[in-house]
This record gives sequence, structure tokens and C-alpha cells, in this order.
Amino acid sequence: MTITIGVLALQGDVREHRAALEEAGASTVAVRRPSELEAVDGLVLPGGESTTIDKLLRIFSLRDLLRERIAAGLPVYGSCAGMILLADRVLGGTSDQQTLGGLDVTVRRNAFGRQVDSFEADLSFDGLAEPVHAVFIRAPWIEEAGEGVEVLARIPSGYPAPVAGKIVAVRQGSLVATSFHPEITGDHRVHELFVRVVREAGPTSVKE
Ligand SMILES: NC(=O)CC[C@H](N)C(=O)O
Repeated sequence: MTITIGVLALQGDVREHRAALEEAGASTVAVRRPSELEAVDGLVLPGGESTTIDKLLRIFSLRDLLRERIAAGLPVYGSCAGMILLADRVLGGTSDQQTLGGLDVTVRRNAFGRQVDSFEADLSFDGLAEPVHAVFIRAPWIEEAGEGVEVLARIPSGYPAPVAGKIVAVRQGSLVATSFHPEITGDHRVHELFVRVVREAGPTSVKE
């Protein structure tokens, strides 16, 4: 079954995500136009600045269509700013910041604070045999997750409070989100997980 996964290409490290998805066996396409969004079976929302991506989604007339497609079951993987965009609730956002929503979580933007603003950690990740080396860049964490949300990874217990134990990777149906950036480490297991999610969902493109 041929599936095509789009990478939202308004801001962020689009090339790295496409490379990781292709290594994981998917065909990929950059998404900037509504017609491109209609033609994908899954979508990656890369990191960047969630406030900027929110504005660009409206300028590029992608926001309403993307919300509709998420509500209709489009598989989406959001990394960092992408996680913020998928969240139903945001703490620490700007007053006019909107999200796409779909993921029943409350995220806190720029949650780790100045001391550990950007850092790396080895995380055990549900379903993966070996830990994931996670790179966090002004990352959000998940402060609260609804009942239908599967927690895939947390900050290990060795970190000081309140960082220890914070949720940094989740799945809810066809939505996957991580606080960190697996696309830059050369470890494609998170992208492989998302490719499996897209394959399980089957072709969902609006157009033939
Ligand atoms: N690396 C990232 O994607 C950073 C996210 C950014 N701090 C935001 O709030 O949108």
C-alpha cells in the first residue's frame, strides 16, 4: 500500500523530517497549499515557533482544512511546536495564540525554563526496546493528559522537580506528539512508529 506523508513546510526543519520518514519507508511531500494537504494520508507538524506557524496556517489558508482533516481522522505527528499546535489547551501561549487541537492534553510552552532551556536526555519510550536519545529545544511539556491519551515517554526520575516525570511523548488514536526532535538524531524509530500509525489508518487522502 502506497501512502504519502506530508510535512507542513511553513517553518521548521522540513528536510530532516522528510528524510527520516523516507528512511522509515514512506513517500513524502512538502505541504504549503490546500491541494497538497488534501492529497496526503498523514502529516508531520515540525518544530519551529508555534505562534508563527499558527499565523502562517491562516495566511496560507490551511488552518480550517487541517482542523477538518484532523477531526476526520487524519494521522498527524507533531514535534515540539507541532505538539503545541495539536494540543487542545496551551499554557504560556500568547494571548491571541490558537491551536489546531485534537489532542486531549494541556501543554506548557517553553516549559523547561532557563536552566535547562535546551538539553538532551535518554528516555525510555513505550514500545521501543532501547531508550530514545531526545533533544529538547525550548520545548513544551504536557501538564495534563486526558483518559484517551497514551503516555509514551516521560522525563526520567533523576531530574530535579518539577521536571522529573513530565510527559514528553503521547499518542491518542492517530495523533502522535513529542516534545523533542527525533528528526535530528539519525534515530528513526519515532518516525517508524508514525509511519505504522498512518499505514494502520489506511489511505485517507481527500483526492484520488
Ligand atoms: N523547538 C521548538 O519547536 C520550540 C517550540 C517553541 N518554543 C514554541 O513555543 O512554539
